[in-house]
Amino acid sequence: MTPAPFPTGPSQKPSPPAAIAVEGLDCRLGGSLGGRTVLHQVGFSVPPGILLGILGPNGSGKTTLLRCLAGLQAPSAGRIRIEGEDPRALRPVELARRLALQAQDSAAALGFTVRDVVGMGRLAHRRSAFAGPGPEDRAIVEDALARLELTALADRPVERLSGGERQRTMIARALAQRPRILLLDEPTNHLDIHHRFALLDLLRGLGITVVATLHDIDLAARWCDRILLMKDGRLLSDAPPDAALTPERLAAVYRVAATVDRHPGNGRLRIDLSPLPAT
Ligand SMILES: Nc1ncnc2c1ncn2[C@@H]1O[C@H](COP(=O)(O)OP(=O)(O)OP(=O)(O)O)[C@@H](O)[C@H]1O
Repeated sequence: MTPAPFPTGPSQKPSPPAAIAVEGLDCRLGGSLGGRTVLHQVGFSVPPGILLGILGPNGSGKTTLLRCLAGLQAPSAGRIRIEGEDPRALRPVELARRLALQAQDSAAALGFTVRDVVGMGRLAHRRSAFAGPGPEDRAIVEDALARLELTALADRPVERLSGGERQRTMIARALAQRPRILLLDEPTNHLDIHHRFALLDLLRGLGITVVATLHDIDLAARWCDRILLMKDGRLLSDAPPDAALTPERLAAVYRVAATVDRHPGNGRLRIDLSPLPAT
């Protein structure tokens, strides 16, 4: 007799593991002498496939948080898991196959062309340190160049690029790495409005987990699935844009007066910001 199958239903399905899980994270920078704690008890969890924005004023800890997620900075307390693993316990090549970081104003390798630099994103996927790029590597590099509208610039040395072109090159390199998690530190820096929109459209369409620090509140409201709002190294809110970007929160975090409503036609959040009146 065939045994009855175990009942299965939505309640029986295990929920997918978080792409990123952070608990009780403290981070101290600057060494033991004169150092200071710049992240305090930060905790959040990111399901796979969403676009998460990290917003907050200068110095609020956004870059430090990304560096901790990327395993570049050791937490002084708490726990970080990338697909269930401690990023600092993984071999660098194993971490690089899961996660790519585009750092703020990453130094592009001078003397190399745009195509060379984007090709560096493939290094973690090589079978050995001596293997050259294969046809798949080349196809992935050309795809990343095309997605960032860099094909026409592919043979140009990076030192002869504009700031925005260099920024797009570093993002293309991170994409060529084909990570499952992409960490981007102010990716819209230097980009004109067309390339800002194109980049955020691209990021949303990738279907991977993307975490991006952003200073543009409108862009964050329009494209992010969820927003972490940070101030003074603390996480003040972790919510979808309409719940995160309230006038009260924006006043508390950025010291600005905000009116927030929805466009009557397309329903998108509209945020109008001005300085707080002098008291
Ligand atoms: N090596 C360091 N030693 C001590 N403090 C540091 C060090 N690096 C950064 N900090 C401080 O840590 C705090 C957080 O910096 P972080 O770069 O994470 O902020 P941020 O939110 O990314 O800022 P921004 O929007 O200006 O890029 C800041 O007060 C900064 O001055």
